[in-house]
Amino acid sequence: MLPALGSAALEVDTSMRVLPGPDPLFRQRRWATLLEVLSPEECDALIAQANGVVSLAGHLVGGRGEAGVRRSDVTWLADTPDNAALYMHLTQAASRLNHDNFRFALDGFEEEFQLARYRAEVAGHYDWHVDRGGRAVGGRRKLALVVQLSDADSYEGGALELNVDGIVREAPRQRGTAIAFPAYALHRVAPVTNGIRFSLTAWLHGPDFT
Ligand SMILES: O=C(O)CCC(=O)C(=O)O
Ligand SMILES: [Fe+2]
Repeated sequence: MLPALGSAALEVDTSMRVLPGPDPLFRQRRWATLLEVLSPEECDALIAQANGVVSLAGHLVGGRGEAGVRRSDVTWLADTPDNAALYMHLTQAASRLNHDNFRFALDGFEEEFQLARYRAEVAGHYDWHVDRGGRAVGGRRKLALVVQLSDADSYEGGALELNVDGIVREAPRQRGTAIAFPAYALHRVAPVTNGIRFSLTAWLHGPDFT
C-alpha cells in the first residue's frame, strides 16, 4: 500500500489561509488535492463525451509519443461556450489550489483540457514522466491539475502516482477530486487491470520559475 496523498494536504490548509501581503508562514507544498471540483453529473457528461467521440468518429488519438510510454485515448476540450462551466470550475479550483499551496506566478490555461481514457483491454497506462517540456507551450507549463472522473470502484489499477520527493504516493481516487502538482514533478498512471479509467488534465502556464 502506498501512502495516500489526500488528507494531510487538506488538514494543513486552513491554518495557512489568506494572510495579506508576504506570509512568513507560507511553506510551498509538493502536491495538493481538492474534493468535489466536478459533480458526478459533470463527470458523467465528460465520460459520455469521451465515449461519444470514439464511437462517432472512431479516432480518439492514441497518446502522443511512443506507444510504450502511454496507452490511452485522448481528446481535447476547447474553451468554447459549451465548456464554459467546466472552465469556470477548473479556474476556481486551480486558483484556490495555487494560492493555498504553491503560489506560482500563473497566466492561465494556454492549452485545451485533455480528456483521457485508459482501458484495461489494452492495459491503458502512462509511464513515469514530467509534464513540463522544452517547447513554447510545454515549457511554460507550471502546474498540472488532474481530475478523477471515474467512480473509484469502476476500475482496478490505473492509480495516478506521484514521486515528488523520492516517495511514491498514490493520488485519491474519488471522482470529482482534483490533484495539483508542479509540472516538473514525476508522475505516472499505473496500468488499468479491470474496467476503464477516465481523467481530465489541465495545465496552468506562466513565466519561468525564478
Ligand atoms: O490521467 C492522468 O491521471 C494523468 C495524465 C497525465 O499525466 C498527462 O496527460 O500528462
Ligand atoms: Fe502527466
